[in-house]
Amino acid sequence: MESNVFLETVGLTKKFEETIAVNNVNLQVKLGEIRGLIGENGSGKSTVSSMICGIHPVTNGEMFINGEKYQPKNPLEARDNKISMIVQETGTLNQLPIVDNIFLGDEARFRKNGFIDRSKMIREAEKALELVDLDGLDVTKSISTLDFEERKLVEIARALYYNPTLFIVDETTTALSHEGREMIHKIIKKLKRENKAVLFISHDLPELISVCDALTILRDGEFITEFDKKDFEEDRIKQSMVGRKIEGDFYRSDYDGNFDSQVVLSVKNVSAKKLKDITLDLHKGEILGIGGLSGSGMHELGKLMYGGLKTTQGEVFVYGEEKSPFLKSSTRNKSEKNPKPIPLRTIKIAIDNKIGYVSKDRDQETLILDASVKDNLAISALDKLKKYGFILPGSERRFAEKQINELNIKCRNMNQNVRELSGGNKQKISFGKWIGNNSRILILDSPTRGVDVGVKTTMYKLLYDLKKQGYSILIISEELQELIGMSDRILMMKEGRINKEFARNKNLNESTLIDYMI
Ligand SMILES: Nc1ncnc2c1ncn2[C@@H]1O[C@H](COP(=O)(O)OP(=O)(O)OP(=O)(O)O)[C@@H](O)[C@H]1O
Repeated sequence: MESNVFLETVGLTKKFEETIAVNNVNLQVKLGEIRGLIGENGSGKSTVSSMICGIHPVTNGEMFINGEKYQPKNPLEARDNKISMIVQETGTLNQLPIVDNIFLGDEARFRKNGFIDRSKMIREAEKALELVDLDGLDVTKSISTLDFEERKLVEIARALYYNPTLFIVDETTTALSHEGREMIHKIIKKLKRENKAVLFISHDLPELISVCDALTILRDGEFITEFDKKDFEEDRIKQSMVGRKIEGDFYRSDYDGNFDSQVVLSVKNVSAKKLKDITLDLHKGEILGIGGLSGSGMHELGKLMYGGLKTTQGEVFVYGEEKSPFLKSSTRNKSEKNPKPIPLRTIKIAIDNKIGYVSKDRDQETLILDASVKDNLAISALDKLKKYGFILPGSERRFAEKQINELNIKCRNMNQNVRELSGGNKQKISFGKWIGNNSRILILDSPTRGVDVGVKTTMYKLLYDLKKQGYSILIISEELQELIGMSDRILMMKEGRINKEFARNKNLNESTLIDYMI
């Protein structure tokens, strides 16, 4: 073994009942190296890192640290061996204060004369947060007062506080905004300079290519190949990831940016949490992109347009369909020329008016983790699947089957619990549940977060098809390329306000948009 190898796995294997998630993987992570781990959704990346971090026991194979056998029983043991990880989903506990989230399981370090020295714990928590520029937070407040990105930053702070020799980042950057991403890149480059090791999991290939020194490719749980920086070539990497050539357009290729003049959802002079005097219209057949920094209010805007945020000023209106128990919704839609505005004040009103919402925080706000794939997919389509008041099991199954095939959702079968799926496959479900269920307005917050390149292409195509069928789609995204590639119009937000509007345009580029968000 080379002397600068910090962690080595030999024949690493993990089985979850009949699923072989990781099969015979040999991997080395060296000191002073940023190693990327890449593969399609469900290819085993998180499972490999979870075994390294003591979250899952190894089924077969061995791990070594500095050449010595390493068998962590839990994440605390991994941390004692100088390994820290940021997990893909929220790794914090909502009911606890920030400070307790940071030192969970390690309170003993603050014990003095049999008591926990709470003020020291608070001071140390504040110090940890300075590592991620989260100064000035009241760490005694519940972590649930923080937004998704801030909670991610707390996790990063917690990992860094323990001064890891191996820092594992599992698909975190796509959960962060532009500035959050830059911070994490800075952090891992600094660790490299300090001769530490980094294992970096991401679906953003350009990001991996720019940040990593080497890449390991997994497919269906198996090691496929590795690349050194000098051999990085996007197409070759993609090909070895999916086992076939990926070609074709990622985004839609037209530039006309046309949509119907009919307004379906309208925000009038609304102020609410983080939002100041917002006015906008969403039209029939429009893809409206919303961009900005994470604190700009764009995620709150998504919640607002789904009836999930209380306003302090102004009103949101959805232009509904005339309610008639005798007409099918499609017939109502056509017969209704001038739909009436309905104040959109609750999520129930949003659902009744066929608005679908994918939250950025999918595990807590969009999915029911302990329910099956089928139930999660079908829950928003129950209306459509009902006849004479009963849900038809056959149509429920066919509905789920269609989404599973279309989005290539990797699961054992449709009765498997969603909790057991890989992150990207969960994301496909939170997206799929709104497709084909008769929603006419889709509010999608970071819809392609954590999904692999092949599925992204499918999702973009689906969204474009839906637009052409007259769906109205709001895409909130940290990925500016995605906004440029898909939107008919883009609104850039800054400090709670809409700062600039762009029409679809061939010459639009990221740096133009960035100028209006910072
Ligand atoms: N707790 C579990 N129980 C059963 N199966 C699981 C469990 N965790 C993961 N799996 C399965 O193991 C396989 C690998 O999943 P893993 O999360 O490692 O993939 P991944 O490469 O990280 O995917 P993604 O890019 O979507 O995050 C998947 O088929 C997944 O459903």
